[in-house]
Amino acid sequence: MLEVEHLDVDYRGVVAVEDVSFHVFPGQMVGVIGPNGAGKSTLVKAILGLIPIAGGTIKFCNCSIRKQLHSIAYVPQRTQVDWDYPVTVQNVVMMARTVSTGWFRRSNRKSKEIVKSALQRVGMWEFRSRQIGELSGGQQQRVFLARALAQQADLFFFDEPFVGIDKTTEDMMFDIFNELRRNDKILILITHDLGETLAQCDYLLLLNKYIIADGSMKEVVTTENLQRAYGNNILFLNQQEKSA
Ligand SMILES: Nc1ncnc2c1ncn2[C@@H]1O[C@H](COP(=O)(O)OP(=O)(O)OP(=O)(O)O)[C@@H](O)[C@H]1O
Repeated sequence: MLEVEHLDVDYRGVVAVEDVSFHVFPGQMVGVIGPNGAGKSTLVKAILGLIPIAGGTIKFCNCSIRKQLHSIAYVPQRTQVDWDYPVTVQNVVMMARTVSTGWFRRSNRKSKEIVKSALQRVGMWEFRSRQIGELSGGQQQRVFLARALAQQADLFFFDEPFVGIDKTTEDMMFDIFNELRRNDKILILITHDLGETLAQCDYLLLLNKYIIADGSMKEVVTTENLQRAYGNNILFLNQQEKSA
């Protein structure tokens, strides 16, 4: 179980995440939503130990999360990745294996098999020798999903996983997400999509520095909650949808 209790994060004294608490159980997929600047990425970075926390605790499987970073996979937003970096598809996925083999050890046969199977799972094995910069957006997203699978993590974070991908890739990703859930993995998705993606989640967190609402889609995605999080813009969006 992932347990976040009373988490506070600030940047040089400016509060970005305030008193955030939630629990996620094995097999659950959680959607984190909220407006730009709500603290979604900050929350994930804090859980991943990439930025210091100002208060609170984060535990995974009853232990401090800092000791278990090897069992956490993170798939960043495509815009956060340097796609000009000269590395092949296969080597990007192999990077996930350095968590267990170490940076300076040659990749062993088992790791090579795991990488092959992850690339096959996302339909990218035949692209293994390509430079990552020579792939389409959807293919790049598949490669990063393969990297997360090859890590054989227990906790997965996906930052805007469905941006710029086609329906086939989206369906394939949902298939994989469901398979991970059946295997008792925990998935946390940051998303701006208030439709299809949220409907697939077991649990939602609506954030705007602090938690505005959490629970099922029906409990969280209400006009009142959305207005509290997004302000009146959300009403404008609703009206546009109705008149379309
Ligand atoms: N490195 C940083 N230094 C100072 N302030 C930061 C830093 N990173 C983020 N912030 C601020 O913290 C707040 C939360 O930012 P964060 O990136 O977590 O929001 P977000 O919900 O992920 O937004 P978006 O949906 O736009 O990606 C914002 O006010 C942002 O300006």
